[in-house]
Amino acid sequence: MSQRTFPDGFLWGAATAAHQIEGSPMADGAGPSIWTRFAHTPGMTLNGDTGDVACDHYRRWKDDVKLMRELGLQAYRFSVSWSRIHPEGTGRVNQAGVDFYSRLVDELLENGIEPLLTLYHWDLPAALEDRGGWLNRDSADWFAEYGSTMYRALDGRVKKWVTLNEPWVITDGGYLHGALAPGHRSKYETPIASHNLMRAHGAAVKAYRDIGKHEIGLVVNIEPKYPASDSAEDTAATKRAHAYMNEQYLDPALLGRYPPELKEIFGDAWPDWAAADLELIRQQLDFIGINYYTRSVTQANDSYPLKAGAVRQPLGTYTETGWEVYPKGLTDLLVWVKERYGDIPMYITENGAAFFDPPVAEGGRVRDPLRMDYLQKHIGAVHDAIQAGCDIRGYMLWSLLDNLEWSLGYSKRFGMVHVNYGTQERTPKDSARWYSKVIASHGASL
Ligand SMILES: N=[N+]=NCCCCNC(=O)[C@@H]1[C@H]2[C@H](O)[C@@H](O)[C@H](O)[C@@H](CO)[C@@H]12
Repeated sequence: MSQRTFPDGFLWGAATAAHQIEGSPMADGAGPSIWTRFAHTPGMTLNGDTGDVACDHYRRWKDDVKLMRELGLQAYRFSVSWSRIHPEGTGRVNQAGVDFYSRLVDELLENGIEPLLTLYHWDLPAALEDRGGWLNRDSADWFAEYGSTMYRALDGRVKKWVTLNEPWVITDGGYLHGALAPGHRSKYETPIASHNLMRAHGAAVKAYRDIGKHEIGLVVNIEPKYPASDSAEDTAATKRAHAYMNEQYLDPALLGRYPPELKEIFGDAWPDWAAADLELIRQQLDFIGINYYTRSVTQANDSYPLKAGAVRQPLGTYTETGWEVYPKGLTDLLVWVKERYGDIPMYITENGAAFFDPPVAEGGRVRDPLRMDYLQKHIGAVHDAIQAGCDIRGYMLWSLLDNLEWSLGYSKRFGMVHVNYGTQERTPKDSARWYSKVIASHGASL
């Protein structure tokens, strides 16, 4: 591979999320979140795993920042747990919660690491779920209030803000299929939750424009959908799947409209949304964050309500989470974003994979060649997209640490750093050492 040069200022980092790494969910005045409640509900997570301890980052944060510096990270994407800040979701501010993130940001900056802060990575305060959660139209105001608390506290030091992480997973997992908190299963609730999440995104961006002085964006998980055949059924199914995952959130956020396929998918469960709502949702953004994991070769099926699904590829390589390794899909996807939405700056805000990692060997090595291969090919795919004219400003590897993979508990390891959950010892895997060299060479050693 000829030497790849990345744009000046391209930011190399890693990503995590509060509930997946912090532990101590109720420490220092925090309130419970829907994930605290969900994980403590029998049968909701594998082995009954919870975020009560996780990677104990709430207590080990300083050593974790030291580890990030040793790895040479230039940026670190993390999320704030809303219920540490507003234990009841709105109103009273828990200063100890604000102070935790303020200290973390100061430590990152002192170590030359740029913070990218995600306001919402799935852990809604339980008190707000009790008031209807994302089904309540007031959620837009609740979220803008929480965002404003954080903007006032940190905007002088945090220069890149994200409103929501992956509204598609929040609603497809939490409201349609029930695999994620709050565990609802309703075709009728799903569009309402989606719409209110996007109204909340718009309200938080509007609030930022009054308070903040830097950049704010939205993070989506999107994946290219390729028809399994050229049949009319598979072509239509692919169009539905593409609209449902890839256009459902970017179209309202950037174009101020929903794709027409959503009415076809949800039928009588798709409300006629007010124009004023779409105006609120469509706010000027400074960037879009793309979380990429895999592609989907899509066929028509009888799945509810999408009537489309992925076809396993006989010659494909798959990760521990059953996702096909398909780097070219990332290039195709980034070019599609540019062509559909224009030259909006993009960050790869998550990319990585879970493979079966061997235990820590003598001398502290964790050999993870499959992850290194995955990362090398996907970072190469990012470069191909840059060469194709996409304005990509950075790459955040998912994830810094092995962590709590939501309902799958601790069974899947996405980290470039191994975590021994018994001792909390961190051990950089070969992929971390490799990534450090990629960063130091600004991509040239890829
Ligand atoms: N079929 N299929 N398609 C793959 C769909 C991927 C959807 N899951 C994500 O994007 C989540 C994102 C999340 O931010 C993080 O909190 C999760 O830990 C990672 C790993 O799961 C990813």
